[in-house]
Amino acid sequence: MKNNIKNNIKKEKNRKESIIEGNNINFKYGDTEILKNINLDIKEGNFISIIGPNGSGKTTLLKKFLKILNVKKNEILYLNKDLLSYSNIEFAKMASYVPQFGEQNIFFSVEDVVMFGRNPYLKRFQEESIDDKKIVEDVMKLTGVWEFRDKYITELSGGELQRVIIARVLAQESKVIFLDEPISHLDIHYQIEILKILNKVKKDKSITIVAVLHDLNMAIEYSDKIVMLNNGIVEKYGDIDEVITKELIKKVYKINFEILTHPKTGKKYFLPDYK
Ligand SMILES: Nc1ncnc2c1ncn2[C@@H]1O[C@H](COP(=O)(O)OP(=O)(O)OP(=O)(O)O)[C@@H](O)[C@H]1O
Repeated sequence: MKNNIKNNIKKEKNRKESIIEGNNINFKYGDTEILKNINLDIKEGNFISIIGPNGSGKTTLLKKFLKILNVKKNEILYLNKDLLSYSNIEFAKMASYVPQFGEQNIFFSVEDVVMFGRNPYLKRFQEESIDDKKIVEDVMKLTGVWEFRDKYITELSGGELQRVIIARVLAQESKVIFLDEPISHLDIHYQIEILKILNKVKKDKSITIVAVLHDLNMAIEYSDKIVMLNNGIVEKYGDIDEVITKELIKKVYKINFEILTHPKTGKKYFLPDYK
């Protein structure tokens, strides 16, 4: 009896709220249909990876979620509220974005760029507070960019710039962080480091992470759920075991490969044949 109650409490805690709801998301560039009737329910505090071949619509989907591309009424809801009814400031506290190709603004130092993450919390012309500065310093140390703080961002390598942009979204403290191939410019050390940091903010602060990842092994390691896009439709959305299957990977990526078990983590490990 006691165990039953305990289990029910545990189940209740695990029943997470829906933070993003996509209802029949569609998108066309000209006459070409890019996204076709996409329905997705993303729970708060989950790490969601979006995988799929080049051109399958991953970036387009992120841009819909971020209102960078036109959305229709009630096509996308955040916390049960239509995305279109959020003010810009409210939305900046809800969602932040690390784009595929980081911006380069020659007039700003690294520290300035990370400080931009605090803009939604500042009134017009208001100076940053000690708290804002502390948050910026902490996220810069976390992402390993504190030592570059006085450099201009044009003076950074691609991977260093990527980490600065990630520091900026962490400073923004939004409920959802969208990232488009966030580790593509990073060496293996920082690939793991950045995904570990994202995983930690997910766990500690219940932040929802939605990341486009090409590396299936990284997706397996860090995701709670995976969205597999193929030609503008959701081929599969679910737990790792449901999505990373021989049948689906072969169908979508058209390659030969093995799925092994990682000797240390016990998780699935994806190994292409390279032929
Ligand atoms: N501005 C645009 N105008 C017209 N077509 C576009 C535009 N941007 C993207 N597309 C097309 O939309 C489709 C989906 O592109 P998208 O960038 O969403 O794919 P993706 O899955 O993110 O690809 P990748 O893995 O290569 O980054 C592609 O066929 C692409 O050519």
